[in-house]
Amino acid sequence: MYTRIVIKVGTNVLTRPDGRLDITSISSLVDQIAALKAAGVELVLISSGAVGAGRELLPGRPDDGAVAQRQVYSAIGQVRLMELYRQLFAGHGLLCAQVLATKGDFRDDLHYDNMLNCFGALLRDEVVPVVNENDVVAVTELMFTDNDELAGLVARMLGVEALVILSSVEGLYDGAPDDPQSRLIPRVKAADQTVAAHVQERRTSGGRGGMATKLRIAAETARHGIPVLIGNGRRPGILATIQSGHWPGTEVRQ
Ligand SMILES: Nc1ncnc2c1ncn2[C@@H]1O[C@H](COP(=O)(O)OP(=O)(O)O)[C@@H](O)[C@H]1O
Ligand SMILES: N[C@@H](CCC(=O)OP(=O)(O)O)C(=O)O
Repeated sequence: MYTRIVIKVGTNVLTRPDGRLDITSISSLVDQIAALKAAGVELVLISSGAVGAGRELLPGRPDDGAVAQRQVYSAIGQVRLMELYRQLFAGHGLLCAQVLATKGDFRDDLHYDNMLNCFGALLRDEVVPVVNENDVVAVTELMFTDNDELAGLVARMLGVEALVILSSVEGLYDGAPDDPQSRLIPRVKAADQTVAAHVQERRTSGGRGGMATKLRIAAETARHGIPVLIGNGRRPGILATIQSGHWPGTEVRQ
């Protein structure tokens, strides 16, 4: 039974294949998070989706990956995403808070301490921190590989009991996830470097780092004694299975 966890949700769980925000999926996740909160679990949510949410507001722009375009999408999208979270959590009588960070905040002792103190205070006040990379200022060396890296750093900072990474796949497969011959790997040892060979080059459109970063971050986090549960964020009731001990995805442990 976990009492303190970090949950990371990837772009492809929060948006539809056409790039629009998937309100049904977000709403279902908030319901599940509220149920965990009601059961006394302290949690921090790391949520991607700002760029996708912003892109939907400014359609028809060239998708050339320009830094300024990404900054604009995330700046307008983050507001929209947080407003949605605010409304959905309020439906459960819960407050949520926005926390934005760059890689620099984990390198600078003062920033690190300020962030840690803020998380502590938010959790004491029963607020759900919703964390994202500060895409407006996180450019080049201030950028995380992706939010999986940010999630791993927050999990270690808070010394949580588990990191849950929700994506659009069930977990790590021993081949291409859409190949019927591929099998899900339920358990991975952090020290096992052979599993990286299963990662395919191709990944879904919205995400940044893909399965390779997920696996690297999971192994690094697990080596620090924090188990990492990778699973499908669209699987109904997935978060309830954290407590039952029957995780349907891939579990990475020390
Ligand atoms: N061996 C593998 N098992 C599972 N997924 C894999 C594998 N190799 C590559 N992937 C890809 O990794 C992707 C998940 O990473 P990503 O797109 O970054 O997700 P997210 O947006 O949730 O962070 C999946 O779309 C999947 O196609
Ligand atoms: N900060 C970005 C998320 C980038 C990212 O890491 O996405 P993902 O690989 O889907 O977790 C956003 O909010 O759109």
